[in-house]
Amino acid sequence: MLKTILEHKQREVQERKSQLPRWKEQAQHRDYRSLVKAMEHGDVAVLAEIKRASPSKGLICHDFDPQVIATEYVVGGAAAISVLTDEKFFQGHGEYLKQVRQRVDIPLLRKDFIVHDSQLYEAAALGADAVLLIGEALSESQAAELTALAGEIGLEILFEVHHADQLVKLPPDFSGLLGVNNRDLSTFQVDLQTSVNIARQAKRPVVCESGIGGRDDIVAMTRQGIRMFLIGEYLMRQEDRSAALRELRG
Ligand SMILES: O=C(O)c1ccccc1NCC(=O)[C@H](O)[C@H](O)COP(=O)(O)O
Repeated sequence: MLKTILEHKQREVQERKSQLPRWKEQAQHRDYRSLVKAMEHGDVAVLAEIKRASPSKGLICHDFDPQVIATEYVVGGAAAISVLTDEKFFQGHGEYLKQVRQRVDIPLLRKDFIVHDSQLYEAAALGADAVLLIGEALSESQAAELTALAGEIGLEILFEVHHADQLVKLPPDFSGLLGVNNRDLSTFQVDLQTSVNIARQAKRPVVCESGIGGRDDIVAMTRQGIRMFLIGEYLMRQEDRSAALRELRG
């Protein structure tokens, strides 16, 4: 699955490259908020995701209004919001990130598949404060170069791994957040224990990503020392997202 998505991203980057000068210009004239600092607060910190659809679940949300969802997340106490901008596989859009930026003040993560410098400028122009980098999608040198450029632009990084052997790709002196994705991208199975195991090996706090299905999962994870979570589908499917988020946070 990841290979297919990444091939598509390479084509998308080429199709959009004429917009780079405009993105660079827009990236300079903004204030950035810190995702890292926002996630440090509270017993449980939730990076709440705006996720319309996914390759594993198809359409998740029929009545989709990113500004309404973002407001519900803020009311529910989200530390920050992740906005999926990929159009083809997640039915996201860069415009959704822009719209959310206009509505809320908390830090925003651009959730996409970053394979090229230009996507960092695009993320900044859209209003992101941070971007996701996926260890499985990048070589060690690409990860280091993209992290360095993101730092120059003012973007923070959520660096995601699926397996402990990808920890070597974490750039030296990395000051962003380490995420562990519990979803196996070939089978789509989720196993929350992945986060616990990798956090132990990394000897640093991690953001537990994917597969959180309710308060019981949060309690089980906090007992194992994990307090930061990226949660999409569960929240997206709730009728009252603010109440669901408050309950998750305990
Ligand atoms: O969600 C998918 O089906 C998926 C498929 C292929 C690559 C990435 C995928 N998800 C991206 C994510 O990391 C999740 O959206 C995020 O961790 C939230 O997960 P969840 O709470 O399970 O919606």
